[in-house]
Amino acid sequence: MATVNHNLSHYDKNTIPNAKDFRFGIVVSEWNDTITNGLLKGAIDALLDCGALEENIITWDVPGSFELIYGSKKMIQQNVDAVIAIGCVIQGETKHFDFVCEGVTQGIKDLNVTTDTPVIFCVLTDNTMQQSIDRSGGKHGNKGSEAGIAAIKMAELRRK
Ligand SMILES: Nc1c(NC[C@H](O)[C@H](O)[C@H](O)CO)[nH]c(=O)[nH]c1=O
Ligand SMILES: CC(=O)[C@@H](O)COP(=O)(O)O
Repeated sequence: MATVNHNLSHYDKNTIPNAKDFRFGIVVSEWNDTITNGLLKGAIDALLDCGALEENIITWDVPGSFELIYGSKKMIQQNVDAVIAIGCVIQGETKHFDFVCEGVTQGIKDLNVTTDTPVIFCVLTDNTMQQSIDRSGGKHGNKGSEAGIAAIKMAELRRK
């Protein structure tokens, strides 16, 4: 289902574990910070709405989405139950978009494979700024909310 047919901020609290006992790490790219800050708000709001404690949420900034890989690796060492990697990559004039998107995707995938801490992929890979606006609290909801809910569910799974 494409995002246009699915509001990213919708969730049913009855289907989500209480997050009060979980610790979360959030790593946020500074590139396109008006967007990433909106994603961060969505993630934190969802975590708190589902019972997470503010003191159990650690937030770090990194320069760009490519640095989410190393930042998430270091965040895992903070003994958190899940990490949320937040970025916004927008197509420019060159192929750099392709390499950043592929690199961060593969890097976060590798962390999920090689460590025992789930790293949630909250990286917008958009053609235009408007698409990013629409997905960070705009008409399609907030991918940060989606990521926060995913982090809770994966933190619960990790304890099985
Ligand atoms: N163009 C975007 C970037 N580029 C920067 C890279 O992520 C990285 O910081 C740089 O290559 C140094 O290693 N980053 C984004 O997050 N979004 C962009 O649109
Ligand atoms: C994703 C990027 O790195 C890109 O926005 C940079 O823009 P450009 O391809 O015009 O250098």
